[in-house]
Parts: sequence; structure tokens; C-alpha cells
Amino acid sequence: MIVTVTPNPSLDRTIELPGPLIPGELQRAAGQSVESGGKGVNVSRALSAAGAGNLAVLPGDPSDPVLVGLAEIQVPFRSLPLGAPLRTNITITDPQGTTTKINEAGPRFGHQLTAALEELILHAAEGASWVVLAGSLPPGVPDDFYARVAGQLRSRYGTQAPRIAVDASGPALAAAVAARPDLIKPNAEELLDLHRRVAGAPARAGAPARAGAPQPAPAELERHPDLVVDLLRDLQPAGVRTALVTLGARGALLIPPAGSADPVLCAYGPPLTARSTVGAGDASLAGYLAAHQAGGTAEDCLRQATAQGRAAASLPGSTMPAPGDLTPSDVVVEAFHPDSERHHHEHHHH
Ligand SMILES: O=P(O)(O)OC[C@@]1(O)O[C@H](CO)[C@@H](O)[C@@H]1O
Repeated sequence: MIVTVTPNPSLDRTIELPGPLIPGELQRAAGQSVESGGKGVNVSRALSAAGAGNLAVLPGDPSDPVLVGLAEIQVPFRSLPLGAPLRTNITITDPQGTTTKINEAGPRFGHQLTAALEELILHAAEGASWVVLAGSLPPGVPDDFYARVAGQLRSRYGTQAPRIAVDASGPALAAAVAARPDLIKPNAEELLDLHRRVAGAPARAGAPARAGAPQPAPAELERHPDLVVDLLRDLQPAGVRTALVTLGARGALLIPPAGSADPVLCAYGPPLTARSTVGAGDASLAGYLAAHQAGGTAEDCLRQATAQGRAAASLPGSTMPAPGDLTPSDVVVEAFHPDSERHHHEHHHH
């Protein structure tokens, strides 16, 4: 069973505009939807849609629309009553595939709530194969929350401890990496940010010091997977093990831990117009975990991750794909070679 943890869930409200977003103007929506969200909640929704056993752990009162929504779609969850509403996050999409997102901070946690959430997670994780620690931390929860939880899970369950995946950003991700999670799933922007934050990490033996060197823009990183691999190698001494790096329309890379004999794998598919990219990374992570849980090879896991991410991007709002939405045979997975890769992508996109 896969346990997902979402300390800062959200009600995701999506507005579909008939044209580009114009700041300062009244615009009328061509469509709208509301879904229970937050990264771990999305991973759970995607796992449930794929028929994979999972349990979502999240704060929220029983009457909160996020929990009511989860119950409606029969995603199993355990929740921690808050006495306060969860946040609402807004997504605005246009027909060109541009997604604008505005996320609230979320309700404030005191020490007691933080401790109660930690205990709920430790309890719910008993017997789990994976625990996914996902999304931002609400105000009041310390940045090292994921690192602490990972440490507690390992000390409490020892050899029976679940594998740990982290899908977060900013300080929560940087602090979590120190606990050596089994898997991280950054996108280009999160990877650059992580590299910036962990720049003080000891450089890998023989590598030129990269700290202070100008960083590429996220879109440039998506076009140059060789740069992604370089950044990852820099981060491994700081605690990064397996990394699933999602590269938007460019596919994804699976980078094994330092010293592994396994090759770096890359995956891509035919061009697609995104309808809403919100939740695509979460769907990718769910695909990876479902395939891993089913005993799949690294190639299977990356193919399933990429197929799920592509399907999620082509669906409105943060809708998670069902098996019928997937076209895994569209996805090419191959060993990554810096030179051939650039050629492939150029070939592919012209
Ligand atoms: O503010 P966070 O916790 O970083 O991200 C929250 C969020 O943007 O992540 C999901 C998409 O990945 C959405 O369901 C949700 O609104």
C-alpha cells in the first residue's frame, strides 16, 4: 500500500478562459471545475484512478470540501481535524495551454497540531511500501518536517520501514533531501531552486565548483537534459538518491543514485497541447509508484510516469487520468546519452 501525506491540502478551483489572461480586465470563464487537491491528494487520486491501493493522510475537518470531495470519489483517507478551513488555490488556463496558478499559504499550525500530524503519519504508515511526502508545508510547520518524519519512519519501523518519496519545493524540499529520501520528483524549476539552496554541499570529487555559476532558466533546462544530469550529480552528495525529473512537454528523466550501475533513462513522446499542466507532476509520480509497486523495471516505472503525466496535462483542471486515458505505447524510453539526446529532441520538435 502507498501512503500519501499532504500537510497543506487545497480546494483547487480551475477557471478556463476562452482567450489569453489579461490582467486588469473583466473576463468571463468558458468553463470551471473544483477538485480536492494538494500534491499528495493528487497522487492518491491518480493511484485510485489507476486501481492502486493507497491511503491519503491530510489535515482537515470532516465537513471541509476537500475531504467531502475525496469521500465522494472514494479515495481512502485519514484526517486530522483542524478547526479551520483548508486553503483554496486558483488555476487559470487558456486555449494556448498557458497555466497561471495562485496558491494560498494555508491555515496556521501550532506545535500541537504539528505533533499530532506527525503521529497520524507514523501510525498510518505501518505496513506501507511507500510514503509520499508531498507539497508545501503550512505556516507554522518547520521546514525540516519531512526530514523529521522520514527519520521517525525509519527509526520506528526499522527494516520494515516504507520507502520514502518527496514531492515538494523550496525550503521543505531542501531540508528533506538531508534525510536521504529514496525518491525525489522535482520539475526543472524545483531542481534549479534546490541546487541554489544546497549550493553549500560538498562538490562531487573532481568536479569544478559550480556554486555561484549562473543558472539556466527552467525552460532552458527542459531543452538540455544533460544540464539536468549535471545538476543532479552535484546534489547527490547532499542526500539525493533516485530522482524522477519531469520536464513538461519534453518528457522526463530517471536518474539512479550515485554509484549505481543502472543507466540514466530518458522518456519522451509526440508533441501535445496541454489543457492544464496542474497535477501532471503528481500524476507522473503516481505512475512511477504504481509501476514500482507492481514490480516493474526502472524502464516500466519511467514509461508509466511519463504516460500518466502526459495524460494529466491533456485533461482539464487537475483531473487525474484513468487507465483509458493513457497511451504508454506513445512513450519512448531509452538510455540517456548527452549527444544523441540533443539530436533526438531537435529531430523530434522540428
Ligand atoms: O502550494 P503547494 O503545496 O506547493 O502546491 C499545491 C498545488 O499547487 O499542488 C498541486 C499540483 O501539483 C495542486 O493540487 C495544488 O493546488
